[in-house]
Amino acid sequence: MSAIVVRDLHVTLGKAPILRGVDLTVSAGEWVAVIGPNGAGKSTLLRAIGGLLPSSGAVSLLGTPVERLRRRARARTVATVAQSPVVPPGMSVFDYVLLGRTPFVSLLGRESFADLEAVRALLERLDLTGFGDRELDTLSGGERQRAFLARALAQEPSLLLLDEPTSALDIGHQQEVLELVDTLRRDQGLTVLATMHDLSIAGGYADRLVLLAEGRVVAAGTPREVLTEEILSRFYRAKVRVVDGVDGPLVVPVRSVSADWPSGS
Ligand SMILES: Nc1ncnc2c1ncn2[C@@H]1O[C@H](COP(=O)(O)OP(=O)(O)OP(=O)(O)O)[C@@H](O)[C@H]1O
Repeated sequence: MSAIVVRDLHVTLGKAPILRGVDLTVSAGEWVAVIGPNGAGKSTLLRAIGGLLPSSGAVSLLGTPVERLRRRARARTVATVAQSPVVPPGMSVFDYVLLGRTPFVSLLGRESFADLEAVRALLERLDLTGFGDRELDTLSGGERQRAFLARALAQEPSLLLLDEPTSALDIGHQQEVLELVDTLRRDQGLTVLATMHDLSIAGGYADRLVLLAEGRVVAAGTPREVLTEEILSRFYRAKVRVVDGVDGPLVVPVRSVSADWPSGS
């Protein structure tokens, strides 16, 4: 079953066309990474798929056009972790993650014991136990990024849209967060669409990569098909070597001038 179907998606911001006819299909339980140079339209694509931006063309989530999903139903279907979410001033980490339970709380009701337990469990899984009472805006970048993911997972979504989910994380927490997302995918059939700048990591976790450039899909396929020296030099203007790694291709930047230059002069 297709979890996300995007057809001929166009988005204009200001007067500039940002997405110019994007087609994309993500199967249920699949992990697809959107890669591409700065300004290619990756974040815009995620926001449009999440129903957070006006667009033309078609986006359907689990078979329903996104514009037909009401706020509550949409929040139970899809959770988005933006690159820099708006942080409510003075809010504690626990209360922020609890916001993710809003779609489960009856309109005039209070959150249940199960909601509070779900938040505690997520804080533990994301290595944030002990941070619950801290104000969100006092956290480090990496701690905050884990809190954003915890809020999204508290929604128990079927689809998770992640915009650069590990950009602020050290290598240990990066691995922990990506493995957690992958475990949820395997155990609960979570579908993941994530923008990722680290191409080796993208290739190691995603089933498929979609390369966006200037608002269009210019390459799509398995990591081995997309992460080639030719494609990366063409669309990123980067000089790289691609070597075989344990979990997929590894993309290694190559310096144009030898690092020990001008030794011997
Ligand atoms: N409100 C806006 N008005 C005009 N242009 C905008 C607006 N918001 C974003 N843009 C432009 O849209 C383009 C795509 O932005 P987007 O954030 O989607 O790129 P991206 O691929 O996620 O980039 P990055 O890798 O740098 O995060 C950029 O050139 C950006 O400057």
